[in-house]
Amino acid sequence: MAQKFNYPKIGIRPIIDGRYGGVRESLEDITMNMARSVADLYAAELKYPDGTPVQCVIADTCIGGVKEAADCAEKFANNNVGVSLSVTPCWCYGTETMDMNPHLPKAIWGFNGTERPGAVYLAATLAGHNQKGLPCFGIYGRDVQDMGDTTIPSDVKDKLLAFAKAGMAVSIMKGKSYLSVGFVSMGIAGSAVDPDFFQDYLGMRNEYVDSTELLRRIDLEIYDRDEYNKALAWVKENCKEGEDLNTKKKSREELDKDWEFVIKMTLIIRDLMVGNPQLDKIGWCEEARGHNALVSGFQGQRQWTDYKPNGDFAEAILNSSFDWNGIRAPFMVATENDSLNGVSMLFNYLLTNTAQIFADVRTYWSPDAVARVSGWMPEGRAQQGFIHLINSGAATLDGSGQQSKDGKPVMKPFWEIAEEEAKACLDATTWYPANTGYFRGGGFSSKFLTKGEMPVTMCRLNLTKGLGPVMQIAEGYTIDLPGNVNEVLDRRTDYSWPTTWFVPNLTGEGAFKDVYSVMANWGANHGAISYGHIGADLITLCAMLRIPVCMHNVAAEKLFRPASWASFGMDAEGSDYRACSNYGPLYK
Ligand SMILES: C[C@H](O)[C@@H](O)[C@@H](O)C(=O)CO
Ligand SMILES: [Mn+2]
Repeated sequence: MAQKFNYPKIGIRPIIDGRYGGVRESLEDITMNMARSVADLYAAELKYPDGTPVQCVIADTCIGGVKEAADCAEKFANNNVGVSLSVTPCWCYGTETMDMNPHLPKAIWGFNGTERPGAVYLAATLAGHNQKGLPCFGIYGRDVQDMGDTTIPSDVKDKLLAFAKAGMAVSIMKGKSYLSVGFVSMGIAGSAVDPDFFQDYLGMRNEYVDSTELLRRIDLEIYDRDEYNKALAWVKENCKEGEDLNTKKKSREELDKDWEFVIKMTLIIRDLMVGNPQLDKIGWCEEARGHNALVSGFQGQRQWTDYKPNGDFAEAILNSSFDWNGIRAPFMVATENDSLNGVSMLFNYLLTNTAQIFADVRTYWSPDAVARVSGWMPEGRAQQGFIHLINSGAATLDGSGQQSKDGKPVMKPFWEIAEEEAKACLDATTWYPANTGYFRGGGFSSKFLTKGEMPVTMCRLNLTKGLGPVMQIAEGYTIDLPGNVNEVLDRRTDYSWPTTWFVPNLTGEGAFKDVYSVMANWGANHGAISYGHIGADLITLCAMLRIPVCMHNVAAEKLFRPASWASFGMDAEGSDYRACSNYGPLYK
């Protein structure tokens, strides 16, 4: 039922020396072929969140002067272009041909060939971008290529892809909504949604729906009843129920009513996000349109959950890559309406097209503490301690690590997931009746244990008054604990919630001096955890959005930011802050 968004395209601008009488004529095909080779690369390597190949728009002609640049800008504007890449094998006239659109993420690939000075155009035009306050990424291959060689060297390919992935994320977010269902949850500052952040930094809108809308739609049956019945049957078949760990147990009838209720919540939260044409057919045309939301947050705690079944089932299933309709794109739904962790999930998702784990950064376990309570002294990846990531609700079931690639646990884009892998994720999950100490209204919570040895990246976007948004990033691995140790540690806390044991990669310095320091420096109670080491892509994305990165463990040589960042000093992190401050929010 995922809404079909009209995804933005990548615009490619072949730049040429405009001098006729021999020079331009000799370069027309070579230049246009560069553009075509990049378009082929993007179509082959990059996909939209719905699994379709990323589309490119190439200028109708090579751009040798301002008129052709203007024609190209018009074509881009008419074709929903959200990212701009200029390519050139030769010299040309920077300020006459450069892309001047202040909102389009932009880059220039200057061909490293010495017959014509592609690199000189790159440098000259980047200087122009820097002088005009239009940050632009520079791409230049390490090794000289022969003129007319249309192969793309691996170092150039890496940067072309890194730029495009981040640029697509920026452009897909623009104009979409963050939907709050309910408002501030338990005093969590991230759930006091800041519309100025969304508007100025992400170009997004904020939509707000009171939780009573769920009750209205349940009571008036404003949902697809056929789908509801299909979902109910699927849940009975695929969602195994755990023991009721509450002192006061619910009856079978009460539990069944809770299942019916939380399934309806799931349909309704999804419909609120992306709409549902089925609602039109039963006379609810306004509800059928939804709120154009790319990401949402459900307050849940406490008023709703003090009264009604919790949102854990809805959050977990919507964040997963499958449901009763089969394998499908995940939604981004933040529990506790933590909008900043929701945005962190969205950044991860748009860079990877994979489902996301939402977790509390709950407990740092030192080796000594583990030995004291379990008798086991951590070893291997766990030998310096580890962090317990756990939150009821919005952890994707993909996070169980039951999907695999080359025999290793992974989390895949939905179009790569096999039926049996989706089933394995469901089989690895137990749905416990909700802890009525926390969730007086009942409901269910998903419980799984994330498989170890997955490379993962945890991030969290924080707001600092007077500074604005900052991003924290920790690449690392999930780990397995010996069975009995996992039980001992897990049963000390909320056993009916999903658990991920996480070890960040340490650098020995600063916040990454040791595992304890990572937790001590983490800026909020939550983190968004993605499969893969995607820290460098997150850093590129944040630079495009002018969001400084205050903590990361990504190797310096992997940093890829706009060329003008180098103007702000030789220390990468300080320069990031100065550049972001200088340029300010992308849409302000
Ligand atoms: C115990 C609270 O009810 C939980 O919601 C808490 O663990 C949190 O997730 C707070 O972020
Ligand atoms: Mn939480």
